[in-house]
Amino acid sequence: MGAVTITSGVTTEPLLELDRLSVRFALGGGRGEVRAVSDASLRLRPGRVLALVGESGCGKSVLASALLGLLPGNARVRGAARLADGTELLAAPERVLSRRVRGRLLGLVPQSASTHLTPVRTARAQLAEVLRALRPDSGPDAADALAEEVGLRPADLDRYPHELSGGMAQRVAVALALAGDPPVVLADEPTTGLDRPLVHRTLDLLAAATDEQRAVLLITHDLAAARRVATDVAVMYASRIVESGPAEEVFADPWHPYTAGLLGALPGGGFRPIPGHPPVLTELDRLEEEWGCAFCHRCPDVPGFAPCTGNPELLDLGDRSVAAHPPC
Ligand SMILES: Nc1ncnc2c1ncn2[C@@H]1O[C@H](COP(=O)(O)OP(=O)(O)OP(=O)(O)O)[C@@H](O)[C@H]1O
Ligand code: NI
Repeated sequence: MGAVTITSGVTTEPLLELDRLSVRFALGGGRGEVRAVSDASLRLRPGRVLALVGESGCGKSVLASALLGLLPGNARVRGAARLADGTELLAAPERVLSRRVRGRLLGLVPQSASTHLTPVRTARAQLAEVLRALRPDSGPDAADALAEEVGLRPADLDRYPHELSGGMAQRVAVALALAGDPPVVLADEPTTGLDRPLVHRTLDLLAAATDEQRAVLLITHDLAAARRVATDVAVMYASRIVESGPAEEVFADPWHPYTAGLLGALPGGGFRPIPGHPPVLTELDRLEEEWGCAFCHRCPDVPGFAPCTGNPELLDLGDRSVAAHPPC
């Protein structure tokens, strides 16, 4: 896979590159394996917000946990995930992940800011502690500067988590994720439980955090959220990325029937949810072997239960890629 792309004369190395990342969980007791992530390949370039979207349970969070080295013991991981400095995340020992990667090279914006923060200490105390650990040479004004960067007043930092509104807590969480100045920010459902205006402000904040040195991987099942800020999108279905490309192009002209189905379920798309449910992940190997792809039984383009001759492998077609899915 070519790691360097020339875009209008500017060379942009990916800050994060996934090459056929796969994760399986052994269930034990003869109950088989959960195939949670299958051959996921992605490139995250500086200045970009890449949204990884897909229904609940399709493997988005497992992919994030694999990058952070936070998978449970029954997980088996394959493939590669490289950072720009050459760190191979999947092979790195916990010592390297905890000392050099988490917070410094990979910042994490958690799903729920309020449960992420320690209730008995002020936001300032928590931010100062993280700054001391990640940026020991930072001056006394660093916390205030970070607060300002995420749209908080310095005085807000002197509150305890229960004194912060949901939006303020989420801003503190973003500030904590940015404290180590990481080139890659991973945000897993960062807007869960927030109302729409707050969803928008949090997303805009993440988009604003991207620059020539930084990119965001935004994990969400909220397609409207992805649409608002993503420059690139990867659509995941039943453990596989089935389509990816520049967000504007994918949203305007989806190639995979699953992407089209997700868009059709949005208010602007007519509120038509995709019928049926994703397959059980322990059945994926058998399904793909028998049917070609795992979306057939929900696919509007495949009449009845005729197996489709789709190839679940992602085909690279220039800027965009799609899992071939004839006759769609
Ligand atoms: N330790 C584990 N053992 C077995 N299966 C697991 C384990 N952890 C996760 N899974 C399964 O992996 C699949 C993918 O889960 P994941 O949390 O990545 O979904 P998701 O796309 O993030 O969904 P959501 O939008 O709900 O967060 C699920 O079917 C889940 O049950
Ligand atoms: Ni199909």
